[in-house]
Amino acid sequence: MLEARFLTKIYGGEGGMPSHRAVNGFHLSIHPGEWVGVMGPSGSGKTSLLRILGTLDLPTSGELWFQGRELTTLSSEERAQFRRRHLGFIFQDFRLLEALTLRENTWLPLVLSREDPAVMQERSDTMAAALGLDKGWHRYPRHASGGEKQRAAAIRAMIHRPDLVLADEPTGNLDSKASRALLSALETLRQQANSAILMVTHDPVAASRCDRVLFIRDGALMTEVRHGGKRQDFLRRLLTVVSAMGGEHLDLEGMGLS
Ligand SMILES: Nc1ncnc2c1ncn2[C@@H]1O[C@H](COP(=O)(O)OP(=O)(O)OP(=O)(O)O)[C@@H](O)[C@H]1O
Repeated sequence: MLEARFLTKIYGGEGGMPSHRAVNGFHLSIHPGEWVGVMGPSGSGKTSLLRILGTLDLPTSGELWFQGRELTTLSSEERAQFRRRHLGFIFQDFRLLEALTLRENTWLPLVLSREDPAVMQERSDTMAAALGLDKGWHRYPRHASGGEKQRAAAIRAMIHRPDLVLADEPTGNLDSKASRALLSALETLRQQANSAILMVTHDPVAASRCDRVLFIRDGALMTEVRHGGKRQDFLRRLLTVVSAMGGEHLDLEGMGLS
């Protein structure tokens, strides 16, 4: 469904300024209904890669194919239209509209596609209940907690049942119960709509929900770990790679693994 070939992103370099190669010859194929994780140290290029795959930024070089179309050659208006129709985004900083309540924010993709308001409200309220968002649902973003805003942003990314959800640290502001609920909502989406998910995360437990996890370093693929087997074994293999990469302190006891 989505195929990236030789993607490279170089920042800077203009007017004698130093340049930085944030994405370095990246290849990737994502199939419908597939859940792919992306892990790697801070500054390894995960967000840069996600933004290019989501057509929010253009690569310096390389190709990006989606259902037979090469996206880097589209005009910015065509790319915006493509994103509205096919993609859902969960950004680290939420990007909610301050003039709308959390509930109204989640309707935006369906408003843009002129969906029946009753369908829109029913769908968003059902998702909010599943994510435990009943309390903050009618608040404006400035009065909502980080966790409430993150859940609203996640509902907005899923409500139109996109072909691909691009999620940058979707559980970053959530406690473990809310994280599990959000990951389950993503799982439900892919079962109901065969949506693919690309999820950047620092959390190995969240990553263990994926079919496979790509580890990147210096903008390039270092290794890939596939699920295939018990989730607990997958989590152990992920933890091995995370610690080999010099990853963050891991609370193995808290994960029930020591
Ligand atoms: N717009 C930009 N202009 C210049 N440099 C940038 C820009 N965006 C990112 N970078 C640099 O590119 C590198 C990769 O950044 P990126 O945000 O993609 O990494 P990351 O793996 O997502 O990091 P983190 O886990 O901390 O979010 C970093 O060195 C960063 O400083």
